[in-house]
Amino acid sequence: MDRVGVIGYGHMGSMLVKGFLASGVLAPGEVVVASRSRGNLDACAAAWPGIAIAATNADLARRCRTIVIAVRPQETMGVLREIVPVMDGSEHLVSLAAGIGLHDLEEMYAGPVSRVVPTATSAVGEGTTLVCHGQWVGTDEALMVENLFSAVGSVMPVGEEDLAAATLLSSCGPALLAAIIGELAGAAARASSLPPDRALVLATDLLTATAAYLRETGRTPEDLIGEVATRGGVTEVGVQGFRDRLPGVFDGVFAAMLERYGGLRK
Ligand SMILES: NC(=O)c1ccc[n+]([C@@H]2O[C@H](COP(=O)([O-])OP(=O)(O)OC[C@H]3O[C@@H](n4cnc5c(N)ncnc54)[C@H](OP(=O)(O)O)[C@@H]3O)[C@@H](O)[C@H]2O)c1
Ligand code: PRO
Repeated sequence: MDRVGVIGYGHMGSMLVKGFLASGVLAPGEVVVASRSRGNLDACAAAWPGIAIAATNADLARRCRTIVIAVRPQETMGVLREIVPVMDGSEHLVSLAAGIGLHDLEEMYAGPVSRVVPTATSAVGEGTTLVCHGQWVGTDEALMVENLFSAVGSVMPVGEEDLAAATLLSSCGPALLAAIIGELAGAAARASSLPPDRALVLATDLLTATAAYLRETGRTPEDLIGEVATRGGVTEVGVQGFRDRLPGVFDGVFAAMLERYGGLRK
């Protein structure tokens, strides 16, 4: 395989390098990394003997056929300004930047461009990576990128018009669910003498068990509610409380996140 470059060795960049190498989809000699701080690059070189560290982003771009940009959205255009002048238009640019559209990316680089949205849970091979290919991406290039990212979970192609909402769900989602687990555990601890850490174990187990149940049985959330909520029992009070309050809370949260998403470029 031609070399794959990763620019930005932060949360996503380091997680992806680990996923690509640990899964065997890439060998260390097929990966080049560039990042801003020396400390991150030293940690990368120490963790992955044989990996190449580029002196600059442009140096990386000269050496790679696929270039994954894993810097923050606010830093993405600056990185593009550094690398595009040394690219010949055949390299496949893969942007992780939330909120930066294909149009903006293709205006900067007149070659194959894809937007890819992994998730923090990709670190354990779970969760969905969203992919959205630009107009100049050929079938082989699309398959190559989808195969690469399938090393860290499942891959779902999504139209760009739906990418924002899908990102909030699948990629911001782990943080949203983590916040909900924390609240559930906190409520149980406040209403009892259960230590918070034990309540958190129960809440975390609840989440994985519920996901496994829905996935393995194919039942819908509504089916499961019907199975759990004994008529006249306690669950129906809780479910009704959520139904009364949560749609407004969730719609408000999504609207606020979409507003931030739309302004991330700045
Ligand atoms: N976190 C998520 O769950 C997630 C999920 C999907 C998509 N994304 C997207 O992935 C991207 C990265 O997010 P993140 O959470 O990984 O951010 P992060 O932890 O802040 O990592 C960004 C990295 O970019 C490096 N960097 C900044 N400017 C650079 C430059 N000019 N040249 C080279 N490297 C540079 C920084 O390097 P140093 O630390 O070395 O200074 C930093 O480590 C964002 O665009 C985000 O929207 C994130
Ligand atoms: N993390 C990035 C953010 O919070 C994008 C999806 C998940 O902006």
